[in-house]
Amino acid sequence: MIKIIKEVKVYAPEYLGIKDVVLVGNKICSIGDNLEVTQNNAVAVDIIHGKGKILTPGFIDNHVHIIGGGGEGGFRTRTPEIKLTDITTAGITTVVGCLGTDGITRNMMSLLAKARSLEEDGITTFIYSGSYRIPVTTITGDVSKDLIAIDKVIGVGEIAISDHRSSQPTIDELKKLAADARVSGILSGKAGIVNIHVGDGDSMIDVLTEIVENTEIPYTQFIPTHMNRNARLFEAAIKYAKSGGFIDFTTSSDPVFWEEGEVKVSKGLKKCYEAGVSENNITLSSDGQGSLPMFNENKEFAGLQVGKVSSLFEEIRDAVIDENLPLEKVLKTVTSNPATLLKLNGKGRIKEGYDADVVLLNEKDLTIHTVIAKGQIVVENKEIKVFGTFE
Ligand SMILES: CC(C)C[C@H](NC(=O)C[C@H](N)C(=O)O)C(=O)O
Ligand SMILES: [Zn+2]
Ligand SMILES: [Zn+2]
Repeated sequence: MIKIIKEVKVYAPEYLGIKDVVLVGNKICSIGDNLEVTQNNAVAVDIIHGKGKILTPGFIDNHVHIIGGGGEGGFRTRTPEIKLTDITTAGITTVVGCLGTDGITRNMMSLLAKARSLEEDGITTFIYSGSYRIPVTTITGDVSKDLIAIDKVIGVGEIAISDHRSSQPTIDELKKLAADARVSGILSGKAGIVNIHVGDGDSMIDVLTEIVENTEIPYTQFIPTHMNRNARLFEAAIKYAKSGGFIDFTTSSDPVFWEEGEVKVSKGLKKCYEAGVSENNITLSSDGQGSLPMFNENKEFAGLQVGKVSSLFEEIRDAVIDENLPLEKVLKTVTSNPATLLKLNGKGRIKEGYDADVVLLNEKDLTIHTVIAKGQIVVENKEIKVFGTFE
């Protein structure tokens, strides 16, 4: 199947102008002016009119509890697994699955099976080995073997620090884990990234700064997430990023969290850019299907909400519409930045030879019009075209 998207405004994420984009099979084949693909009797040609539309890379969500998470309020608060169409209708074509607080009843084999299920349904998936705690829960029994032997494993996470729910890891445990992830990443051509869950604790990301400053492990080994969860941590995030670190903001939220000091991502992006943080050092992730628990001052459970992958693009949209930030800048946070940091080859850019993961937005209201994953139209003109097996 050949698709040609005619006269569309292309954000690759940098703005390329009004172009024709040709997709052949699951690859981006060409980007140019006045391209022609003649109808023929061998291969179907699907012409998509791009006037009034914006074409972007498919969004990458680097932190999704694809088999569900939660449980912080007991068994009845375990959150549900994700559905394929939750992901595709959000414009997301690549997800990285993870475990969270509960790495005991939730396990790596289920995480891998769900990632494979979503891949069979048409999107691209990867996973982190592990959960909040160290020692890390793995598939093979060894973090390095997971990274080297299992294609979908690209790193470890979400490893919790500065949180009453963490395993209270020592700096040595974190150093060794990052070292193992780094070396096995190098040996397998992967990022070996360490996705760090940062809680509300006072020590924030001090341990990461100490590791980077006192060992040969670089900033690129870590992606600390939830860095917008409170105002103090947000300020530390800016400082860390300006020293060369990479920071990830969680888009799932609720107005009640904003009242309690969490920084709304669209506003946080504006503050980061104003503070001189490089647009290349910020990623967004949704924490979709993860729990958003609330604890009172005695650290007692006080209710929870469920993260939504749809929040990922909603914050991008708010950043452009409400904060007047340039689309080509904020779009990097869910396309080329995670693709680069997590070494997701062929992802996150509109470039010849890259995967045919594409989103078409309505230019007038920046809503999602069409989503193409690995060359297959999964959403067309807001209508779902591909459902998960049991949807
Ligand atoms: C950033 C805040 C609001 C949410 C954050 N979510 C997780 O870490 C995932 C969750 N614990 C799970 O295992 O499902 C949190 O709990 O601190
Ligand atoms: Zn977390
Ligand atoms: Zn999470």
